[in-house]
Amino acid sequence: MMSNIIDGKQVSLEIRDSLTEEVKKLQKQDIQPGLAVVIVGSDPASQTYVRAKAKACNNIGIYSEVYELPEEITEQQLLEKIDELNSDMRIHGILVQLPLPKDINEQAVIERISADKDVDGFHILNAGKLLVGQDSYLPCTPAGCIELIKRTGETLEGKHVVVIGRSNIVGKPVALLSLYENATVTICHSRTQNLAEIVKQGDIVIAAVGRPKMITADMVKDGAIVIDVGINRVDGKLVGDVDFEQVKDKASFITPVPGGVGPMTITMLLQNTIVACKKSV
Ligand SMILES: Nc1nc(=O)c2c([nH]1)NC[C@@H]1CN(c3ccc(C(=O)N[C@@H](CCC(=O)O)C(=O)O)cc3)C=[N+]21
Repeated sequence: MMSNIIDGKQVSLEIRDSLTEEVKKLQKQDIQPGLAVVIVGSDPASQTYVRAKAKACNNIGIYSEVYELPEEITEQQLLEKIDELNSDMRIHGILVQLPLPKDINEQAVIERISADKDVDGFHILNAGKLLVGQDSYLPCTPAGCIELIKRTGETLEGKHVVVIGRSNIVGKPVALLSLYENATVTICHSRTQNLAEIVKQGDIVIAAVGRPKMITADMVKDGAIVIDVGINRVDGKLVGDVDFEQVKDKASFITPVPGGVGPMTITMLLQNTIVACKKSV
């Protein structure tokens, strides 16, 4: 039997191959896409992600700069760094790694990034464009989820997509993207009553809550597609929001953690950076 496990790493490699070709074409025209990644403080997990992003850039030929700023930096200093990157012609995409230290206003920092360089798709202008259906930078994790669903060969059209989680960076945008694919969408959250019953109606379940293994087999419809956005560290191991071992025998397709949505998030970031570069010329 063919595996029902969606290999996010493999899908990512396939997409990155074609992105590499695109970068080569641009380089032949003397155009070099560039990404700046800014990280504040020295949280080890954040540092790992930032390094993974820089490495992915280098692998496909995108120029990258990483700015590791001290925990004690003021909001003003961070805003000045962003101003500098906004006017840097070599830089087409700017990513400020979240979360930021408590004393820094995250939204103010995101809003300072030029919307044209907002390859995370977190700027209010891009969020607003997404809401009304205008062309915008799509947030990377939601875009990666939709891409993974499409690559199963299944369509979202007419399907009931149940999203668990309502964050601005995953839950809300992935619900909107599903809607634009003509899915029927339900958003569940911490106050949802009868969560298990609602999730069980999902032809497609997208879990983005941040609670290890909270989606169990009894909550999932036979043959559902299950996309696990969770990245929870439990005893030093990465665990999703879905109880993978239980649910994999019920799902028609399921993403593992690690090796599912995570690599796709980075791939979509690379794609957005190339788009940003092309728009700038
Ligand atoms: N401005 C901003 N943009 C982000 O996109 C952003 C952010 N801040 N803050 C943190 C989260 C987290 N995130 C991940 C990206 C890739 C993996 C990934 O590739 N994970 C691997 C495993 C990596 C490991 O082993 O730790 C996988 O799932 O297979 C995970 C998490 C992006 N984030």
